[in-house]
Amino acid sequence: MTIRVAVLGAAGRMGATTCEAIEAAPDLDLVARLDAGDDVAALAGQADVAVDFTLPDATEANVHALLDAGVHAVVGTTGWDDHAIDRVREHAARTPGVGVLIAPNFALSAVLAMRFAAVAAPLFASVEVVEMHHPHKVDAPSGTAIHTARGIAQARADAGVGAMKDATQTDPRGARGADYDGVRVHALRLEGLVAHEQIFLTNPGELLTIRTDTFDRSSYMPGVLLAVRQVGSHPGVSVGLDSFVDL
Ligand SMILES: NC(=O)C1=CN([C@@H]2O[C@H](COP(=O)(O)OP(=O)(O)OC[C@H]3O[C@@H](n4cnc5c(N)ncnc54)[C@H](O)[C@@H]3O)[C@@H](O)[C@H]2O)C=CC1
Ligand SMILES: O=C(O)C1=N[C@H](C(=O)O)C[C@H](O)C1
Repeated sequence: MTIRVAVLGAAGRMGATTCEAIEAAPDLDLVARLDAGDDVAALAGQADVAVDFTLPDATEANVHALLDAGVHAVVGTTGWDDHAIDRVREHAARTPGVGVLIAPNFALSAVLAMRFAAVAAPLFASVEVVEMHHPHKVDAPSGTAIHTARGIAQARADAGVGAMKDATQTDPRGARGADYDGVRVHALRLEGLVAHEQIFLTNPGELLTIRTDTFDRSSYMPGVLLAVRQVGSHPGVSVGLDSFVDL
């Protein structure tokens, strides 16, 4: 059966690439390209699934409107905090049968880098995350870096590993980066880059580096299409593409 798909943020970098990928997929039908100012409620009965690649300050309202419209949501937009996800969970509980996936990264290399980092993190004394993106990105650090850091922190907590050593006493300008559950995250913005992340894990005398590089937005499309095809089978709110993929 053909899945009817709408794209929100269709005029943007990710939205335009997503529209092309959906148009090329024989089992998907691109029924709407929405951008800022367009009416999400009008998708009720017109689309089965909507993909949101918009802006951090727009995405939550879009997801609430999609839930009200009974349209499954695949959300790639970053900038989500725990409170916003909780509000969506509460709303989704009142709209049974509708699925929402919020995934900070759809690229297989990034999903695996996050998983590998979580596996390795309890075995190393120090772990830090550096993300590098194009300078047109509006949120920092990246959603992927936050998800990576939280996965690392959770894995270390589950393994009973204590806090990392850091003797820093003065850092008036924030040179040590942002602290996510005890894991430091650093953000670089450089013209010419697309999306890159490096996780440094060290013990005395050794360094493990886990790195993912996105050179082209087509790298996200297999994950986006997988999510579009599966989100209807996952009612409620899921976070991270790994919740749909058996790794
Ligand atoms: N999950 C993933 O794998 C990836 C996520 N992203 C995230 O996707 C988001 C979009 O990134 P880009 O495409 O590079 O940004 P962009 O700035 O090129 O595109 C955003 C588009 O959303 C539109 N927009 C703004 N408000 C809207 C609204 N209320 N409803 C509908 N459209 C609206 C804008 O007019 C623009 O066309 C960012 O949060 C970025 O971090 C980016 C790459 C991969
Ligand atoms: O804005 C981007 O470009 C990207 N955003 C996502 C993020 O914040 O993690 C995914 C990827 O890093 C590209």
